[in-house]
Amino acid sequence: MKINRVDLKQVKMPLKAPFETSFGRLTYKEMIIVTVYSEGYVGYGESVAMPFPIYNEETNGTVWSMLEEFLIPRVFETEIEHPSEVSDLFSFMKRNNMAKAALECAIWDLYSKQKSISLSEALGGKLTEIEVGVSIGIEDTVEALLLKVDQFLKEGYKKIKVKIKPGWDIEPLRAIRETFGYEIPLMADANSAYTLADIETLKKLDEFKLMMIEQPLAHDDIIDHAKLQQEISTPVCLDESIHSLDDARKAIELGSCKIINIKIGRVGGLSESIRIHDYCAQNNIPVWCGGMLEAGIGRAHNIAIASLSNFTIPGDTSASDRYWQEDIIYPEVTLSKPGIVTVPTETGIGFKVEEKIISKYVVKECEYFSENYKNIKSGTT
Ligand SMILES: O=C(O)CCC(=O)c1ccccc1C(=O)O
Ligand SMILES: [Mg+2]
Repeated sequence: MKINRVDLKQVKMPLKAPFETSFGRLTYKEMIIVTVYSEGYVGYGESVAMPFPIYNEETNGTVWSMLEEFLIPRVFETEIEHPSEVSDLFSFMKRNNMAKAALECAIWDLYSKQKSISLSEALGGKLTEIEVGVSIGIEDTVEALLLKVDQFLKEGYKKIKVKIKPGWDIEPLRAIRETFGYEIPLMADANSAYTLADIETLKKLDEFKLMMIEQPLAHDDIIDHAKLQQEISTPVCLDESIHSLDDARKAIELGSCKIINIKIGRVGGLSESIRIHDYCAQNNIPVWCGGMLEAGIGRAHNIAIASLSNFTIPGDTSASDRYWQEDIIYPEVTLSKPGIVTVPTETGIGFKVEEKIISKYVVKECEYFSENYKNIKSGTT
């Protein structure tokens, strides 16, 4: 396929309720929607970067400029046989994984539509239904947290993840266990808020029998996490530290984690996600699909990747109404049964993109044509 046009739209969507993590509080999410065109087909991707460089180094600004200046031109000048080639096309450019993933995901969607198969099938997905959980931010009070846990348990979510940070850890986790018991599937995500100096607190968390603790230590660390895993019985799960198959291999070899959270954006796309998934499957490391407060397009890609068979732990791919008054896809993502999302069988991402709703939230947009890029290139070389 030859991509001859790419549209970028930055949308700003208000969250239903503020979402607070150890790195800050979000009241809205901004994302860049990437639309690719080839031979009458259209594919969609969504950048998952945060509005500020607080989860990782990327932002909507860096994603936009990477796409415009480097990634879109690279795609325009290449005849692509299969979307698995796109990550190789980008690999000489360092990092900027969320920018790469947004365009790569759009090309996977387009390819699946051309082949008249679902994205899940194109990726080698086997599951027809996926189990999903919910990620609850830091709340103002323990009472407010307990109300949310109660609500989401009633909705049937299969995993409750709570954000923790120093000073908001033992008390909220104890309150949840005392109120809802030890049977509910519970985990904590620290988003890098601790260091090894906090080891006594982290050891105390063992008493809550958590499914795992996600990224307790620095965002770029695998050494201290290995030391920590030696000292605690709660399995460590890595999120921020894993950007590639090689990172996953090193973390597993070192014993830095027993579980990996795969986020398509963080690892640079669907092809790298598959590689990490396969490697983890061979090494008996369960994986699950993380979330970045995606709108519908990013959520659809998450559902498709989570249909691969080693995604054995419920992911953060909750229903649309957990985040948005209205989502940008039709139908919205819903729970088909308590805690279950059905993997679409329609072609591509399997949801219709609601351009009308997108247009309500657009703050910036631009169309790029391969013809013009050719002119620019020949004019400058
Ligand atoms: O519901 C979701 O999309 C997951 C929310 C979440 O935990 C999160 C949201 C934004 C940035 C990082 C994270 C994370 O998993 O660490
Ligand atoms: Mg996380």
